[in-house]
Amino acid sequence: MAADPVLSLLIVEDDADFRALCEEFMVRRGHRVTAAANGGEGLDACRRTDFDVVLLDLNMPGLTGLEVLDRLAEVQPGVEVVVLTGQGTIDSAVQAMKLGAADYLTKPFPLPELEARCRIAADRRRLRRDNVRLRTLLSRDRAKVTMIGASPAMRQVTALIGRVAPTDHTVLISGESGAGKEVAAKAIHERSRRADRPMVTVNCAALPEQLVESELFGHEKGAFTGATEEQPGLFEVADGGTLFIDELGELPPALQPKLLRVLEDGSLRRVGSSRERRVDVRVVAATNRDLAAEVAAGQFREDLYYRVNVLSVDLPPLRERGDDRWAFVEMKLAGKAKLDPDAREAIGTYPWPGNVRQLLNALDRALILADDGVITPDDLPPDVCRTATPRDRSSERESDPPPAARRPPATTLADRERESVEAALRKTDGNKAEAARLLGVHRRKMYRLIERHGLGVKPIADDESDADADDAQETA
Ligand SMILES: Nc1ncnc2c1ncn2[C@@H]1O[C@H](COP(=O)(O)OP(=O)(O)OP(=O)(O)O)[C@@H](O)[C@H]1O
Repeated sequence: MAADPVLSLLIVEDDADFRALCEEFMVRRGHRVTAAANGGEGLDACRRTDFDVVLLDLNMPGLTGLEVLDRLAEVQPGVEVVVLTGQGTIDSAVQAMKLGAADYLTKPFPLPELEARCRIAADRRRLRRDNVRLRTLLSRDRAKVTMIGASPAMRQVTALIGRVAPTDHTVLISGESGAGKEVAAKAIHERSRRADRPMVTVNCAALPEQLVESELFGHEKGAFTGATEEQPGLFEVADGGTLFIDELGELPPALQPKLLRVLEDGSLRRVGSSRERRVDVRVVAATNRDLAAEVAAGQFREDLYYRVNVLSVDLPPLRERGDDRWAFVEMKLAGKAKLDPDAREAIGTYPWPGNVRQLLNALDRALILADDGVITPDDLPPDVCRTATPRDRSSERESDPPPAARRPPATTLADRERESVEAALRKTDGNKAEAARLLGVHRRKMYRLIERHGLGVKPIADDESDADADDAQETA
């Protein structure tokens, strides 16, 4: 079984002997303890550190326990407080509970009892936090989605979504990164009979491999080191609704049979449990890999592929969607700024390997940089204007076509994927973290893409230097 969690505790108690006794006991039990001799010190500690539980003596000179409790609501909202009272001060204990204290103990009390009460209070805090997390997770996907795009290619996609949505079958959405697979999944969910239930999203590439199983299927308390509490998986959270599994191609092979099973009969077992549970979940999955090719190469289970790919929606890359890019431009600029002719040409010529996401990011940046509401090529990311030819240098266009224009168009999904990765690396001078951001993929996924397409071998130190570069940029 896993060990009980270590608590971060603050003891605010003016009686030095009693304070030392509590501190020593809790430290011996493995908790992190801060001790404060009065209310002022206690509040200061709360400004510096996030505690699970505050043990608060009510009768102290200076600031009383009740006053401290009152101010704690502002200094560290949500912290749990266990009040310690002497005999005959029960009334103030009751008052403390009204002010939000979680519990109270009357001195003298056995120290193990104090620890038990702290654990209960900390659990309550964790449950409250989980609840907020789950609500956020669910509400995040409640906003209605509008699929922009009236090109023939997108009209076909929208019509197909309209047909597959009400069926309750599993759908596989394929397309390049940033092409709008998640938007399409939301559109399917919203047009399904499950629309008033949650759509929950999980991205297989963004999770460390060892976490994917417990995130999807949940775990029991003690199932592995660190599993201090039972946790339902996202299949259970999505019960009655839709589970969007992004980057399905990244699902570790060991988990593929388990996913197949839940798709076949809705049954699953949490990690560490022998109990079978049933869920009613519609799965919409997405991939920017050619899963059929992965099946042929023995890297993805054939039975799972056929089970997931009952219905498929293929999202074309933005560069194959005619004038759709202008609809995104219009939506983004919405009267806030205009494009000058050269910027318009740059946006029109650039192949947008990172698709809609990359275009929207470029426009966000341009909106910040533009002077007087006019976007010039200088306000666009350098790689975007590099492929465009300013109108006053049009003679150079024939003699020196941009590299993207010289290459024949990619034909398969794998080709397109490789091209996108190459283009992103070129643009970022080989900075993998930057390239990952440009394409809107997780850094871990970027390394796999680089490896898959033989675009370079990642030395271990690279990871750190990229991460450092990342951090440096973020703090700058
Ligand atoms: N047709 C569309 N209409 C409106 N917004 C879109 C459309 N397509 C994409 N977007 C926007 O572009 C961005 C990227 O879309 P999304 O996350 O759906 O792409 P994706 O294909 O799932 O990417 P990834 O493969 O990296 O997960 C989002 O901000 C999304 O709102």
